[in-house]
Amino acid sequence: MTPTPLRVAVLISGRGSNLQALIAARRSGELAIELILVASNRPAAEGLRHAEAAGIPTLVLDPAAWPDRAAYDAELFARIAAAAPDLIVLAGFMRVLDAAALAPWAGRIINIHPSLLPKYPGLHTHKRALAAGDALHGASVHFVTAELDGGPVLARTEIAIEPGDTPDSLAQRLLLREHVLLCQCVQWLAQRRAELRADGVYFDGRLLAQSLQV
Ligand SMILES: Nc1nc2c(c(=O)[nH]1)N[C@@H](CN(C=O)c1ccc(C(=O)N[C@@H](CCC(=O)O)C(=O)O)cc1)CN2
Ligand SMILES: NCC(=O)N[C@@H]1O[C@H](COP(=O)([O-])[O-])[C@@H](O)[C@H]1O
Repeated sequence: MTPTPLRVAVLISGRGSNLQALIAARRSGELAIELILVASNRPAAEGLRHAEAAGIPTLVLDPAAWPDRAAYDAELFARIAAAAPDLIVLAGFMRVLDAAALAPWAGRIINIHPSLLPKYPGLHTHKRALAAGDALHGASVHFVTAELDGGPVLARTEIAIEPGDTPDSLAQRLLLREHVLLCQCVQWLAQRRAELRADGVYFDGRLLAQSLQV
């Protein structure tokens, strides 16, 4: 039986190319999802324009209007909850989220991160991989927990670091793979093939010993 389309809310802070990839995959029929909301902490986020063009409701909440991170995150997630998503996708959302706000969403919020986790959680991942002299780089989709970029990884995609690569050239080459990785992970979640349980990530009913490769 075909599962009901997954109701997906996407959180962005900037360009929104990963969001665009989800919009395109939804439009082509590749993804059986409903994009029900795009929210951003930045009013000027370019990705909001993509959402508007696709007829997706948007929400902008400027942190400057809240006294602290916990209050902001509580309001942000209360408004997201009002849209009743099945899944929240962080796609270039550039704020560390408060543990209390995240708690009710365990297993229902994922993030795409530009490194081969557990290497390089946080920011400036391309620069750090180059500085370390790594031969491989990549991106990871993980379930979001209070530990920054420390949640269980569902899948990763790898690229070779090439001679002469800069942080920008690496980011640009990786971004195309990110789009594929994120769409594949959202599809597995929409098909109800992947899920987070107390003891780890399950795929087709089996506990994953290691993350999937895309
Ligand atoms: N509690 C969690 N919050 C977030 C997670 C997570 O796994 N747990 N993933 C991140 C996404 N992310 C990397 O993938 C990330 C985003 C933002 C930051 C960060 O240091 N942000 C600064 C502000 C930076 C800026 O405004 O440019 C901050 O919030 O103080 C690190 C990693 C999303 N949140
Ligand atoms: N720590 C979070 C982080 O750095 N996320 C990264 O921000 C970019 C957003 O691009 P986009 O706005 O074009 O999707 C992507 O490369 C994503 O992996």
